[in-house]
Amino acid sequence: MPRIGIIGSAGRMGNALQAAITAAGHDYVGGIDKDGDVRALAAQAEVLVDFSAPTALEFNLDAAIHAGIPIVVGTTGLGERHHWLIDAAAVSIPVLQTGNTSLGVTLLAHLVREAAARLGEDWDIEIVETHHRMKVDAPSGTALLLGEAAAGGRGVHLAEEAVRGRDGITGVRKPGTIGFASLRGGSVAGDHTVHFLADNERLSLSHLAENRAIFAKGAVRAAEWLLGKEPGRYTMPQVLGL
Ligand SMILES: NC(=O)C1=CN([C@@H]2O[C@H](COP(=O)(O)OP(=O)(O)OC[C@H]3O[C@@H](n4cnc5c(N)ncnc54)[C@H](OP(=O)(O)O)[C@@H]3O)[C@@H](O)[C@H]2O)C=CC1
Ligand SMILES: O=C(O)C1=N[C@H](C(=O)O)C[C@H](O)C1
Repeated sequence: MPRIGIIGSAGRMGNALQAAITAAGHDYVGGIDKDGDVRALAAQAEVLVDFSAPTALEFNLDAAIHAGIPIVVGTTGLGERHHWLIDAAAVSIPVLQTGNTSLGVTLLAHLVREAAARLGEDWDIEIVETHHRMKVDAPSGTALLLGEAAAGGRGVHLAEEAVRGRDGITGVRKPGTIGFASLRGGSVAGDHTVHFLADNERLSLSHLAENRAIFAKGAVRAAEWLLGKEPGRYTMPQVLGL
């Protein structure tokens, strides 16, 4: 019965996680929010699950390292420095970071990589995501994860090909780019579609989240899986055996 601590416990994902931990028969040792003591939480837990804010990441990784326990990072809106911090932490402890912990999106990323590898550069790639009105970051972590999968399939770097939003006289579409568009409104838990568009035909691959239980279930599976692992940076396909 793993002892799991949640960072961001009072939030939307924090609540879904508490339900998933209880449903899995694990021990929820407690959670913290903005002004909480993450080192004290880490001292009680066997594994931490972080769905909070990018500004908290450095402290959360530090607490996990100090306690010598694994951490699942589900927080999105991360930048280059955050990924560098995660790589550095993974030298000492097991870390799993992902923009989406669901089984469906993990498989979707695999399918997107395959499609991008098999379809030529005359197939334009555009990624559209829709989320609830309270979401604070764009593009979503999932959209970026899918963009990485598409870029990986093509053998290019997303940072060099991404077009993150368009406005005004944009000029014609540059071949090989990967476009992102974000919609915000209502209570949408998270919809993602990767469009492949060629002359005279289109292929679209979609995932629609109906609620947060799918993310919470995946995060709990990741937390269970990380226990006893060697230090390193792990991925959802490894957890789910995909
Ligand atoms: N990887 C995945 O599968 C998924 C990722 N997410 C991501 O998870 C994150 C949280 O989403 P959601 O639950 O909807 O957001 P919420 O705003 O509902 O919850 C965030 C929680 O984190 C807390 N928090 C904020 N700053 C800190 C801090 N410095 N230290 C500790 N806790 C803090 C907030 O507390 P307070 O109210 O005190 O500010 C709040 O309780 C987002 O980045 C989101 O994109 C969401 C769903 C799935
Ligand atoms: O903020 C959310 O709600 C979600 N965030 C993640 C993201 O940024 O992709 C995952 C999911 O889509 C819900």
